[in-house]
Amino acid sequence: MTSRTPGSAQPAVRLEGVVKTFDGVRAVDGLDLTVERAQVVALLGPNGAGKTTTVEMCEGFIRPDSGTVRVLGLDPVADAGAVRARIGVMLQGGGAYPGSRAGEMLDLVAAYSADPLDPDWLLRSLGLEDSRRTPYRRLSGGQQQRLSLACALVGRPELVFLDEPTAGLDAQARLLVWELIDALRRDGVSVLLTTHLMDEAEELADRLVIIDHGSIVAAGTPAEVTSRGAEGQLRLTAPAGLDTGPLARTLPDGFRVAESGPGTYLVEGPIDPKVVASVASWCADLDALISDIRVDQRSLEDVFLELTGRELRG
Ligand SMILES: Nc1ncnc2c1ncn2[C@@H]1O[C@H](COP(=O)(O)OP(=O)(O)OP(=O)(O)O)[C@@H](O)[C@H]1O
Repeated sequence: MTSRTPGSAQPAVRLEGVVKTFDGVRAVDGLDLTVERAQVVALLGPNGAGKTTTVEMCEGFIRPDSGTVRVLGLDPVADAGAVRARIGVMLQGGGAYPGSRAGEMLDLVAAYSADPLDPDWLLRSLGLEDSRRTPYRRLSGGQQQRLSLACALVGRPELVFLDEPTAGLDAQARLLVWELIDALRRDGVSVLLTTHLMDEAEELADRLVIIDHGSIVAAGTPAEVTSRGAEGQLRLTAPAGLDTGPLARTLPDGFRVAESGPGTYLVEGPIDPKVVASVASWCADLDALISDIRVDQRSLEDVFLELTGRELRG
């Protein structure tokens, strides 16, 4: 793939002080958000946090009450025609004729573009090459979803909005979609995606933006977001119910050890290599296998739970 307008000075998306109220409820409450060119930004938040409203304002479907929304430097409502020709929007199952074949649908969308991607390449990349002649209604849910992603991309957009692009896909199909999103970024395409999947956000996103009640509660690279506030902590995943007493007695005074949740252990204090070795030998003595160990870093799930009080999945 090659990008059409490389090196544009304008960010892909810029929101400044954006407010949107529905029936007295502030769905989006003074949001500032930037997606740079060739950047993948994941918008995370619990149900009702304002993700869809934010994305729909970027797509020009909803007008903000106040603040500024700019997409590729343009106003997505006032300049709707110009913006829509340059963005890709993945619609969940909408707009399909049930009898039309997958390949025909993609060819039709491609025909609207001056410089489309090769539909056959796109179908192959998404594992849909054998579904070209299959009527839309006979595709599985996962295949329909991948076709809708293909339709969003075939026009060679500069910016793509993906609403939970891999929800409901099996592991293999999810990997294909991740590879394609990675290829888009390498090609200079910007992506704003929403997801409830922690591994997807960590794997794909250059930046994470966590929102709750319509405003940002954390933002940064995945490493920044997970390390903030986690200094002096070692988190360990191992079988539940291990006796932490022996470890506590091994560590110097001032350290705290606790099982913070079933199978999740938290060691607090100045973590150095000797502490890590003590933790490993404590588990070895108990014949317990460590499945994950993180120093000065929380999992994204932990961060999310602490910030929003809710689980990441919807
Ligand atoms: N058209 C509308 N009319 C009235 N209220 C709305 C409308 N759209 C959204 N809301 C409200 O605005 C808030 C934010 O909703 P939004 O759909 O943007 O959240 P979300 O983060 O996308 O949630 P989800 O993860 O469930 O999709 C919610 O309180 C929702 O009920």
